[in-house]
Amino acid sequence: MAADFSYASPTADATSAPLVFTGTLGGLIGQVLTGVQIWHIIVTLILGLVVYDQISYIWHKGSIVGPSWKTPFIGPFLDSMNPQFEQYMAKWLSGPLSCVSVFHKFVVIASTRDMARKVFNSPMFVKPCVVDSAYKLLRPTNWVFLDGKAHVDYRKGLNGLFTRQALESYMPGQEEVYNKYFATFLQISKENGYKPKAFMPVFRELQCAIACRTFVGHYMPESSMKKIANDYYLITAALELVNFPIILPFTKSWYGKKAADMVLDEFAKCAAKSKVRMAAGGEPECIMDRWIQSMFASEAYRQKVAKGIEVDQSEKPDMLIRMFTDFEISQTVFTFLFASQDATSSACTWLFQIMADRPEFLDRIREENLAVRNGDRNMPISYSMMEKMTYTRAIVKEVLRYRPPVIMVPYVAKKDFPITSDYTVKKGSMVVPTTYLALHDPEAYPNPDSFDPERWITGDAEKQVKNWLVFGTGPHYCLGQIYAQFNLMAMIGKASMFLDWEHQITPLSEQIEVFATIFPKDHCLLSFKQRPQ
Ligand code: HEM
Repeated sequence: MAADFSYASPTADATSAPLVFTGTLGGLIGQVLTGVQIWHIIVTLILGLVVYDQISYIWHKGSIVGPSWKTPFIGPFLDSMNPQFEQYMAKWLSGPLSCVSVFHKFVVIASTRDMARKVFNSPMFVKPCVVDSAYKLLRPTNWVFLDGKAHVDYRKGLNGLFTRQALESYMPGQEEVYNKYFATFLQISKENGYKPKAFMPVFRELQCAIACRTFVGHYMPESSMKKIANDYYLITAALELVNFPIILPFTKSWYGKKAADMVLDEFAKCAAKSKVRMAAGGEPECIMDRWIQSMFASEAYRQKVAKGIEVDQSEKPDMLIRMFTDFEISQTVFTFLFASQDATSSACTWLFQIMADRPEFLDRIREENLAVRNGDRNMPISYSMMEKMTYTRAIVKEVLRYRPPVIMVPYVAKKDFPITSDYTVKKGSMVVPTTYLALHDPEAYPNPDSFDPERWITGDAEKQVKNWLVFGTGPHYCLGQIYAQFNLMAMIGKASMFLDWEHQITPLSEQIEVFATIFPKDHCLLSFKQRPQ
């Protein structure tokens, strides 16, 4: 076939030639528009976007409480960089539902007990929502982003990690960590000439060490644990409710992502080691061991069935789960650390501070702890001991009520969510229930701003189940809640018998700093001494 030479290149077309030679669209515009006209277009575009942003805000806001207009585009982003508890409180008190819009996110805040419960208990309309950067840190395939049945099924496979038998098997490891860190407390105070020092960072490290020991046993070298403890605050900072939406180098999200990658890598190495030990029939000592052991049990059962071997029903594992890769295991264990680290560090800090300020309560904890050990303070902790510690438990519950670590839990509306008869949260909006007002509701907890453990013993606080939102409620309620409370009880019980500590009260001690969870603003100035026998 003859070549068709009738095709002409655009460059050969006399009419388009000038376009080609000037090279760019900008060149064309430059020829057609004057500088004044370009500015006109830019200003009009920006004004159009500002108007769109305001109209969108007002449309989302509807009848609920909130500023009548938003700072163009960014909203109160700059204020949110340094969130103040008092500002949150003012917002919660402004109405059962209130709102704020930061960048493209419209956020509805559900403040009262009933509004908060409505959000927690509406899985048809909402799902937990982490800030944008969390998908990048935890990875989009993480189980915490599953929804509906997929979430329920996955979670069932994890329940066995928090049974009575499981929790008891983690206790010796926890006790080792308490002993080690109590010695560290003494050392730090000694080196500081027994002058009070901010202990909040030390408590964060202690809680990270306890978590790592409980989650991955002895598989992780101490140096890695220390690195995780040190770097974890970078992850917390990257996951704050308000953060720059894109991961740019040297921003908080960037540092957080690097730290998260390091944690995932360390946990994956632990998973590989645990698989070897469990395959060889080792005794489970940590959460990872138990989970991997149940994977092997499921696999063994499946293989027998596949080979046609008759298996007695009693040999069938309660929950059949698949084999997970080292990285998948690591991702899930990372979510435990993510869920526990800030919350338990917050509770631990308040617990030590509040007990130092109220020594009469600490005396009763000590009495109870010695009594359940028949006077021998060296007796190891056991589950049945925990069950007998009604007073210590009351103290821990009151600390969690008085200073709830998790004051807000972000959710997102999967579809339009008619939260009340006259307000619908629009699809895509964030909905953030707060736990604080429910836990400081004078009808449920008389004198809510006073620390009163008696309300859990002689009072009726235990009956106020609807207000007890410390660990959330509904399908996503905290998986580690029993473990978390036992950890705090065991820790303060042991500390009461082995340590004496003093708190330097400052005007900031009772003021609340918000850093994902809540801490005393002066970071808890303490000094520890060994308690004689
Ligand atoms: C004092 C300590 C703790 C507090 C105050 C706390 C509080 C919470 C809250 C408020 C939620 C959200 C619940 C909801 O959306 O309804 C949650 C979820 C969760 N927590 Fe905790 N938590 C604590 C410790 C822990 C620990 C130690 C672990 C792990 C061992 C843990 C694992 C989880 C997990 C996995 C979830 C997500 C559950 C799901 O989405 O199904 N938490 N926690």
